[in-house]
Amino acid sequence: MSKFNTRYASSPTSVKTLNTQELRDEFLIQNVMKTDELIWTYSHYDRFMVAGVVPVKKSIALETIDPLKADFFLARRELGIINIGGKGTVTVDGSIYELDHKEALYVGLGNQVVIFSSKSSNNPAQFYLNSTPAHKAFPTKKIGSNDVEVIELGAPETANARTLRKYIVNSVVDVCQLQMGMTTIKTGSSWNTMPAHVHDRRMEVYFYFEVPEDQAVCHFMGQPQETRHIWMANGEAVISPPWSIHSGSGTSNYSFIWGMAGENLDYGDMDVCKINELR
Ligand SMILES: O=C[C@H](O)[C@@H](O)CC(=O)C(=O)O
Ligand SMILES: [Zn+2]
Repeated sequence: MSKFNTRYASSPTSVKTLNTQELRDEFLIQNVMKTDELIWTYSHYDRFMVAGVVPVKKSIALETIDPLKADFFLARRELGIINIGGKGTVTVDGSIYELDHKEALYVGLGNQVVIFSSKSSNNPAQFYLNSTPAHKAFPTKKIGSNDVEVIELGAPETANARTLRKYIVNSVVDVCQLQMGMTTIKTGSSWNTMPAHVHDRRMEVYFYFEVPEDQAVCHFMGQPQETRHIWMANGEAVISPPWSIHSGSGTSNYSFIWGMAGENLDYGDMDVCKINELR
């Protein structure tokens, strides 16, 4: 069985009262990418699970964790994988999928043996993993660079010029509820997801990477009229409750992977906040 940490769901009323460290303990996930081991964070928001694995000395198998009370990890779940490192492979019940830098794999419910490996220990794969409960077995599918849906958002004038890449969304691959993609901020811009939004029917997790050494991203959360911030370093993730905005501004440009789960699969189903009404 794999190791795991549990994060409970909390109400906006109680979150208002948290100090800096309490807010971090509740929502921030530090050192997501672990070398040669897989340690899950199990959130009670939509039972979303987050981990990162870097196989260097050995291959790593996907193992169940005790709270699932399941014989194998994907007995009642689906899994999304985005590789942000060197070339790697994911073996799913004997089928080998090669994942290059910034390629993804969707693994459906029911697969029993999933193994993560790197092609080279000098430039290992870095697999970022999100998993959600699933009710139906959809086929496992690789999402290569050419399969991704790319959209350009924002503008330099508003410091939010960015490229958004949809990997695991229902127009690209059949899924039960998981959605994943990657957004890269352009040089000179700093803001992601501005104008900010909420989607009370869906939770979200942001994983910040490609944050240069000695730089940071200030992540904003909370209800639109009651916001808080969390300073984040490279390789850290943050859980966004359904009632919370999730937007960040970096001291340089950066990238992040977003993963969502909840009521529907409509990527554009957001309640956008008026920038000058945020508090
Ligand atoms: O609900 C959608 C998610 O918050 C992200 O896809 C938003 C994002 O990457 C951006 O605007 O920069
Ligand atoms: Zn969102």
